[in-house]
Amino acid sequence: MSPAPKDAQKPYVAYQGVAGAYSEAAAAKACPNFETIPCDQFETAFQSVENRIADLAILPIENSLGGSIHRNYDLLLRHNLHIIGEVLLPVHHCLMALPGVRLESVRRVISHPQALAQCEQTLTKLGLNAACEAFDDTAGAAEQISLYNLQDTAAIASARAAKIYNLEILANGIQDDSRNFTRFVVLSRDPVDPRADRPFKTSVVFALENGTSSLFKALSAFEARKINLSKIESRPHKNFPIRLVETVKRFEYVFFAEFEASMAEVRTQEAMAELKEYSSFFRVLGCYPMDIASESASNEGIVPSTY
Ligand SMILES: O=C(O)C(=O)C[C@]1(C(=O)O)C=C[C@@H](O)C=C1
Repeated sequence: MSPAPKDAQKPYVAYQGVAGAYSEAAAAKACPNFETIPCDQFETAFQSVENRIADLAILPIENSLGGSIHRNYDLLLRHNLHIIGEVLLPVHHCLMALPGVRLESVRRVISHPQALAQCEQTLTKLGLNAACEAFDDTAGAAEQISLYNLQDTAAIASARAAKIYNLEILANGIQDDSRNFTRFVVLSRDPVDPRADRPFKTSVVFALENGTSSLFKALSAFEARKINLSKIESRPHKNFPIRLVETVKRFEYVFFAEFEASMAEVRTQEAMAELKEYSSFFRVLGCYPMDIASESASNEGIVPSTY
C-alpha cells in the first residue's frame, strides 16, 4: 500500500498501520486538525513527507514497557526530517476475536511485536494454549482476523480496532503494567523555531572520535550546565562498525541523546559546541516542545501553530 495523493487544501499526517492503530490515535492527539494517511511501513511514512504527499509523519520511538523502537532510530538517521514535537500516548491493549470465539479455542495470537512484548506475562496468566505471531501493526492484525474469518486467532489491539473490524473483546487492559505509554515523535521537512519560554527538548545524534571511551566526558558537557539527559540510545555505526585498538576489536556506535533544554538557551548551545569537539559526526534531529500532561490534554494538539 502506498499513500494516496493528497488534497492540496488540507494538512496531512502520515502514520504506519491501518485505521485503529495506536499511531493513528497519536496522530489525532498531536494534530487534531489533520487528515491521516495510513502507510504500510515506517519508511513509507518518512518518504511520504519527503515526497510532499504528507506534511508531517508521526512515528513511535519508545514504549515504557517494550523499550525503544530501533527501526525508527535508524530511519531518523537515514532520512533528513526534523522532529518538531512529541506525544505520549497511554496504550491500553485488548485481546479480541471473531464474535462467539472463546478464549479456550484461541490457538494463535497476532499483533505488533511491541504489543506482544507489552502483554507477555498477562497472556501467560490467561492460560492460553496459543502461539504468538508478529504482525505489521496491531490494528492490521485485527483486520486480518475479520478479512479471513480466522476462528482460531485472536489479536492484541485497541478497543477502537475491535469496533472498526467487528471483533469481540475477550480480555481488556492486558498490558503487563497499567503504566504503558508509547512516545511518538512528529516529523516535518522544516524545523520549528526553538523557544525558551516553555519546556523544550533537543534531540541529537553523534558518533565519538575516540569511541565509547569518551562518552562520559562528552556527556558531562551537559551535566556541567545542569541540563537533564532524558534518554540515550546506542545503535551500530553502520559506516564504521568495528574499531581495532591494538589487538582488541571494539564495536562502534552512534548515540541518540535527548536533553530537556532548548537550543534557544545559551547553555545548550555551549554544551552542544563542547560535545561536537569529541564527535566525528554530529546532527541535531530536532528541538521541540515537550509533551507535558497539561498541554497534551488541550484539544489544540501539540504541533506548532504554523501548521
Ligand atoms: O501497531 C500499532 O498500533 C502501532 O501504532 C505501533 C506500536 C509500536 O510500534 O510500538 C505503537 C504503540 C504500541 O506500543 C504498539 C505498537
